[in-house]
Amino acid sequence: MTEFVNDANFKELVMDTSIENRNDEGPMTLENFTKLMVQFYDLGWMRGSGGAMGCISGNELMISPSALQKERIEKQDVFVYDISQKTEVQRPANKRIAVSSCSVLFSLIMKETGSECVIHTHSKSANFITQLIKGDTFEISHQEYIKGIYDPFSGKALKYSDTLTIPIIENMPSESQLLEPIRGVLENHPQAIAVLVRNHGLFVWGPTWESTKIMTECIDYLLELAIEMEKMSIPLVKEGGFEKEDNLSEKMRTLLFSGVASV
Ligand SMILES: CSCCC(=O)C(=O)COP(=O)(O)O
Ligand SMILES: [Zn+2]
Repeated sequence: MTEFVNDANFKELVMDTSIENRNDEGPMTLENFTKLMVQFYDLGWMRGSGGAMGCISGNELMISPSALQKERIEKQDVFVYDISQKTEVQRPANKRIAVSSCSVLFSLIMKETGSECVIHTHSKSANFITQLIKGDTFEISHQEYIKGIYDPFSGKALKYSDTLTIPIIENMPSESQLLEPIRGVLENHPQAIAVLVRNHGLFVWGPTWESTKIMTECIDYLLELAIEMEKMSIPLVKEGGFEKEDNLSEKMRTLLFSGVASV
């Protein structure tokens, strides 16, 4: 792999300084980054060194290292890049350790969507649902956790009765070969905030690290639920709306992603 600082999408990545007053808990730090990797491992998302995360914090882009046990990485193991200067700020001392093989996917997604965080998981449900659903999209409606999903078109959360659509792409021998299929997803599904990779896992992106983490948790729950529903032949998408409930949740929908410009 060529140096990530020469990656075409990283070279074109610019910070959107127009977005202020995000509904964040705080900027991503190296300490927080490594703590999150432990949490993701404990959730079964990053076993066997699988999974990865990329996150923009201020003018820096942090990316997890490749092939290390993700729950054991320390602050000095995280790759850090300066976005304006296009330079490497920090890397592990051991030169044999490379940046995540997902880094080129993260820079593409960040550049195309304006997202500040991408989380890649290997949860069993993300894998299993793609074997139950043979088509190229996962869809679910009328679920409470759909309200935890950001809609880039409105800049608000989706409604309970909305249909969440997650495109499914085929797995490839290497992560970098997912670049073109993911580019296709971004072009053909501009409203998408996630993609499932068949027999592999899930990528989720969002305006902040907090919203991306929350969405990944909501989606993982919905995938787990959908597996059980599929087994019992319960339809994932229901007809008809719940207008009263949706109106009541309008304030909540705005609050959840307030201050976040649509990407
Ligand atoms: C054993 S995991 C194979 C690679 C993969 O799918 C993954 O998510 C981890 O990639 P990384 O280069 O970040 O370790
Ligand atoms: Zn993977």
